[in-house]
Amino acid sequence: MRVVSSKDEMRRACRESSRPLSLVPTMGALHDGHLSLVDRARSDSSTVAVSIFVNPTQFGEGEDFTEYPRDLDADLELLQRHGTDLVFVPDVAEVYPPGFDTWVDVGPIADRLEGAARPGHFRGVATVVAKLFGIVQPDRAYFGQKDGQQTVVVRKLARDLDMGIEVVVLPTVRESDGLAMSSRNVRLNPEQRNAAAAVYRALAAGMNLWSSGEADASKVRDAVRQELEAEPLLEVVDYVSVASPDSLEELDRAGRGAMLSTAVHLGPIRLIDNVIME
Ligand SMILES: Nc1ncnc2c1ncn2[C@@H]1O[C@H](COP(=O)(O)OP(=O)(O)OP(=O)(O)O)[C@@H](O)[C@H]1O
Ligand SMILES: CC(C)(CO)[C@@H](O)C(=O)[O-]
Ligand code: BAL
Repeated sequence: MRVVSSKDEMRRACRESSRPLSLVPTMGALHDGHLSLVDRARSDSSTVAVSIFVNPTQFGEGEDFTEYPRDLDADLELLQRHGTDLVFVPDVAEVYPPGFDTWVDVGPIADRLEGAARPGHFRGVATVVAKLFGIVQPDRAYFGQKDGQQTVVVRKLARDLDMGIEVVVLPTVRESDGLAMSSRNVRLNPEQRNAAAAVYRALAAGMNLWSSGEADASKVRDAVRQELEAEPLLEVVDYVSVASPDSLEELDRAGRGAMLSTAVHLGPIRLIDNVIME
């Protein structure tokens, strides 16, 4: 496994690698969710590249960029064990050198849901993903359904800018109580960690109502909200949404393929999760 921090060296290493080459972009502090992406990339490709970069431009003022969990040594050990060929670990100045001034804006889908709660977030995500795609030039790139809106943004970015990269989205890996794995979960104390299970429980309640024949999206949203509000440690619910999987616009009727999603604040972190109605 080769660990590279310079863009030029990474570009060269990728050009010299055998194809197909797959990229798994991450912000590190790796868990089984990330490793499911690496494992699938490994079985699909000849070369597996993983990037680890906590991208400052997708964090807003007052968000947790500084507190975001980081553990490079543990990450490298896991990646080695999972058969990674190339790891890209640039620093901020390497990715955003002085004079950097070009931004990727994917349009209105970036302003809804997570974009409304975190203004500018998807401009930062789309820009860094476009840069990673440009440096690595992978055949495929792997993303998790946990960041549901991000998968829509990245698919659109790759399509609109004719990048010729296949975007592969894999299911959310969950803890035994349903909590979606996330690097930020390590910041929860034991009580908060228990309370966090309410997020998936609430989405499951919404799904159950829909599966039993209730197609009115506002009733599905109410069922989710009621379950979230029953957990006193979940202080703020940013949104509960039943949205079209392409435009991410809110739906009146909850149909097959719609994304049921939520974001809540719990102790020091914000949790997001979603399920696709099928
Ligand atoms: N539980 C999970 N199951 C599947 N994929 C996941 C999971 N968690 C993260 N991923 C995916 O891994 C990639 C890198 O995500 P990232 O490094 O931000 O991890 P994270 O755990 O989502 O962190 P955080 O939730 O704290 O932002 C993204 O494509 C993300 O969707
Ligand atoms: C895609 C990504 C690596 C871009 O910084 C990040 O948003 C993430 O880890 O989901
Ligand atoms: N996985 C999403 C990265 C973020 O929260 O900024």
